[in-house]
Amino acid sequence: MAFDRLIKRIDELHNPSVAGLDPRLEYVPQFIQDASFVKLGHTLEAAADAILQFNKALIDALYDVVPAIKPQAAYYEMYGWAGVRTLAETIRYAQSKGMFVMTDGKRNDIGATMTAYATAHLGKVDVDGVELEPFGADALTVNGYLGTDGIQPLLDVCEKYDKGIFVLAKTSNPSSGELQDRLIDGKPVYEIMGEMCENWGSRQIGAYGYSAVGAVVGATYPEQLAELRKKLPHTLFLVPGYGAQGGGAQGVAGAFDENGRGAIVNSSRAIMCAWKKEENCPETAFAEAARREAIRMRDDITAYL
Ligand SMILES: O=c1ccn([C@@H]2O[C@H](COP(=O)(O)O)[C@@H](O)[C@H]2O)c(=O)[nH]1
Repeated sequence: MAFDRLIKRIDELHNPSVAGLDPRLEYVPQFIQDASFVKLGHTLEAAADAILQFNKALIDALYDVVPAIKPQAAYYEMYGWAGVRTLAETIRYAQSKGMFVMTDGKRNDIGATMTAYATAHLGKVDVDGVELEPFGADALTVNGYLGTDGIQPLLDVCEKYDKGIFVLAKTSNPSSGELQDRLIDGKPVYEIMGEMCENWGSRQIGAYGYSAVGAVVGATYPEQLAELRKKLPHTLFLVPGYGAQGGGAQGVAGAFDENGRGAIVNSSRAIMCAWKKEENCPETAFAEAARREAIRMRDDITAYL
């Protein structure tokens, strides 16, 4: 089961966190950008090339400390087809270093189209009788608000190819409550979505008791995190919002079960841009700064477990 692999790696590294790779060109040190501009001019291909070099250096600095990366697809799509190629190459590179990769795509649509998304990100596509893997991530974030027929194709792909999904339940952004906190028969919508995750995952439960269907619950809502942890015993949580969005270690502690499992906390900008925040950090030391921030985050979170 895909999340068994993730939990095993979290246990090995004693680190329930994931490094988000959401690169904008301005996060990439100038010396890397310049090398790509010399090679490819001021083009989208050069931007995507610089981002790939940046990502690879970050992965080299993080893979023995952090169990997983979470590339957010939007930051790659922003650079067109070359950016999307960088996404695919980043996924492959991280996996070659033993990292678990969860693509943050937040895909959702009708069942037929979800089959295409599931094939693209987690499955294999048939090209005239030859099965090829387009992106090959280990997990994908999705939006479940279209209901079961939108999620079923993903469940099939998860079962066939040993993958996982994280479904949006209670998102970290300030307006998430406008819809997600509304009550239906006395129950908030995010809790109903959490129960749907439990139900969708019920046929694919792994060795640690967590299913292939996880939920996204924001670090910025500690009460809801703790409440959902108690109510959703088989649902692994992906917890974004730590660091740059103001979530902290004490607030995410409630996301974990009594064995210190059940959640993985994301930080993107705080890790990628650590070199810009550290005093007197030369740009050539960007990867070491990211590693220091990842270790600080690990120690911060595990102190509460
Ligand atoms: O509720 C959500 C769901 C997803 N995200 C994503 O997580 C990262 C957060 O980045 P930071 O730089 O650590 O703030 C980003 O990819 C979001 O798209 C989220 O923040 N909240």
